[in-house]
Amino acid sequence: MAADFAGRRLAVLTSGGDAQGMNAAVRAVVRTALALDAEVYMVTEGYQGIVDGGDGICRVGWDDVGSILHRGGTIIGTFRSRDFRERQGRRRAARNLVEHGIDRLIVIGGDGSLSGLDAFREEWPDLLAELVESGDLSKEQAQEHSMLMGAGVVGSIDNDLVGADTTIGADSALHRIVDALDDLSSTAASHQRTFVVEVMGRHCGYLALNAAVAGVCDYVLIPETPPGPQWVDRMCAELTRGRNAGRRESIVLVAEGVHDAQGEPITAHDVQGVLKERLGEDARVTILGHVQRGGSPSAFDRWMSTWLGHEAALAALGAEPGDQLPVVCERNGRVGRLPLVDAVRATREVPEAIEVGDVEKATSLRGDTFGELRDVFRDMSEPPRVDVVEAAPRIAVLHAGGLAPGMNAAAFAAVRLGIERGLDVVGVTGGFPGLASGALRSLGWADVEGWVPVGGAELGTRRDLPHTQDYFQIARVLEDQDIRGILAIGGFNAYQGMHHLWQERERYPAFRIPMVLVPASIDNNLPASEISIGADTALNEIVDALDRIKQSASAAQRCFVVEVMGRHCGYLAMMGGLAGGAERVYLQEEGVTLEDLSRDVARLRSSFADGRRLFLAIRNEEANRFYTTDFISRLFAEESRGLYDVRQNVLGHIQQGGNPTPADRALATRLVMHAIDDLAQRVEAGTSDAEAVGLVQGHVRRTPMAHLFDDFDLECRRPRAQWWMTLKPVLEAVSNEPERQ
Ligand SMILES: Nc1ncnc2c1ncn2[C@@H]1O[C@H](COP(=O)(O)OP(=O)(O)OP(=O)(O)O)[C@@H](O)[C@H]1O
Ligand SMILES: O=P(O)(O)OC[C@H]1O[C@](O)(CO)[C@@H](O)[C@@H]1O
Repeated sequence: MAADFAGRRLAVLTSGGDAQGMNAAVRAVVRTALALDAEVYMVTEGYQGIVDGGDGICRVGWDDVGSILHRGGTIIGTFRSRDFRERQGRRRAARNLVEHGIDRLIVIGGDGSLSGLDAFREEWPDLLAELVESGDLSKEQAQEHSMLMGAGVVGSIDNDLVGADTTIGADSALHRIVDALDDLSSTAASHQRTFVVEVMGRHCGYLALNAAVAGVCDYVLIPETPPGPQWVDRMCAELTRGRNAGRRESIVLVAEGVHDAQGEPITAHDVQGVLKERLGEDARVTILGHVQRGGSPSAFDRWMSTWLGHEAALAALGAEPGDQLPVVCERNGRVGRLPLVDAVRATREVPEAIEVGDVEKATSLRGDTFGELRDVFRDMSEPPRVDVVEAAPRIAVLHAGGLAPGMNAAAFAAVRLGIERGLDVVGVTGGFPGLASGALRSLGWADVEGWVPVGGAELGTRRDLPHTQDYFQIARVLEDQDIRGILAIGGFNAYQGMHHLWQERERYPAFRIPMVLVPASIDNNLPASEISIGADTALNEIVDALDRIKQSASAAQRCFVVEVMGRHCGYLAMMGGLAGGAERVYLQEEGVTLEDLSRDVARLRSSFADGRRLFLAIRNEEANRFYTTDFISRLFAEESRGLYDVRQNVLGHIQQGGNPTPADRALATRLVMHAIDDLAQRVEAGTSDAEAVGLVQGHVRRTPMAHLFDDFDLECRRPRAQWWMTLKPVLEAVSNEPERQ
């Protein structure tokens, strides 16, 4: 990185409730700023650190933020500072910062902390004038630091900042909640019991709603839609119908901030009382509490927070006096900047709207996907009021390609939503060969019970493509079984196989039916979608493995070369590298040359000679045909000359295994909902359009089958442009210590 900001001083602090991923953001702020030649200070205990000054503000170097990516909480401490709420406290804070020559501040915290930053910036010139008047600062000091600049980064598990799609910690909190729900489900089912589970979120139902979908709960109570006078009747009726439809357990999820339409709080114990009184159920209550904020951050909270921290450092260092403060946040799948004041103001409007019963405003401020998720939860959790009618049009669901965790969640959503939309959903066992041999079975609402949390694919998946000799057989099956549409959920082979069938529709009238593709592949290499189901789970598996591998080296000076999957697509390597704290990533997209490897050897030797203890290199499995993981490891070992030793790890199929993460369950549900809607409409209209449904910049996009491979490199089996390649400078900034470059 170009060293543009020599002499600029930047401080970073964390404030409000801690959130998993704050450390990744702090690390990225510090390292990016150092790479840009700035001086960096960390403030301990939130705003209190700048109010108190002294050791609370200390200059930091590269190694001070080493080995913290995997740690929960925030290593610099957080605090809800009363002193800073007072003008007096803010004046002391201004004096302490100016005494250190600091006029750039990055605050990582919730909306309260960001409001504090805004108030501080607004008052800064007046505070400095008062300090000059009282003799605490000289005129020159005040003139030199006449304005406060900086940036906010939203760190809060609640995911409540209006305008941001996610906030630091929300994904990890969902991991905690959904793990707990999965565990509770098994004990609840054994006893045929109901659990009432309370989750955090203050005024925001994001955690509750997402967990209800991913954890397949039966009923959810969230602040944005205060339950009306009939909520008790409705809830009891839904639970009873669920049991009658075959469920062995019920889970009611209660967001901690929920109030009824009269403004009375509803607690988990209130729900328990209602269930006892109305249904005679001896329900159990679990209040998850601070467990949700604890523990190691998820893969997403590591790579996204790294990106956010990097961008915040660029924003704060690049700011000019008088610039508006930005809040750096994830929006539409990218990191961007919003005016901090507007975002905080809009966030404040949500509880106000809830208080006056304006459900529409509260929901719409949360963004489109929030309302969509609320509706999809209702459609999937409510048992059908009528069983599948005899004449319901049939659609087939099949998987093809490599296994991707989340395939089951997608098939579950297809069945539940298909039934709700009046379709008869049949599952194809064993991909295209299964389709050719007529291995089809009708799936009812209860047949898919228990599928969502489970890795693997209940329907089975195969890589075999349909060939010319299979077309006739497949056409016969489709006609005999009266299949009116196909939903294929899978990887590249699913896409290619369905494309073959679609191309044959002139010759085979049975193929003139609507077809929809949904991306599911850990490689994340598919056309028409920036992200595919399974990739997030695979990344979490990789990051877990990297944590263990790194831990195993605590006493040694060691270089690890770790190989990850992905074929010719470097997504897992790049994101695994960012989330796992790798120093070097080898990608097929960039190629690997002998010169690269020589440079790496030199870097290894000089950094270990300087005291480095660990060097992590991640190699995509197809990065180079000749420079294999084994070759690179041997080369590094041979050239180490006693400075370090080298170990290699090929992570292999653990990356495909594992139960799907909340993000993969949510993605599967969202994409399948759109796919099923399209199929239902086309079946009803008698049209036969074929398409792929995907996520592009945070929005659901449809790509007609005719254009499926337009921007796709068929030889390397990956999109020609891959958005995540823009993260390479971020990786370099946080992994390449300036002096050791
Ligand atoms: N209006 C304000 N003026 C000055 N400082 C503020 C203001 N609001 C909040 N702060 C400071 O930010 C700290 C954290 O705020 P708050 O307790 O609201 O948490 P938060 O940042 O919203 O995080 P979380 O979402 O985790 O609760 C406060 O203790 C206080 O020091
Ligand atoms: O840790 P504390 O101060 O009890 O705060 C709990 C609150 O903080 C959060 O975890 C984050 O804002 C909320 O979900 C919860 O209401």
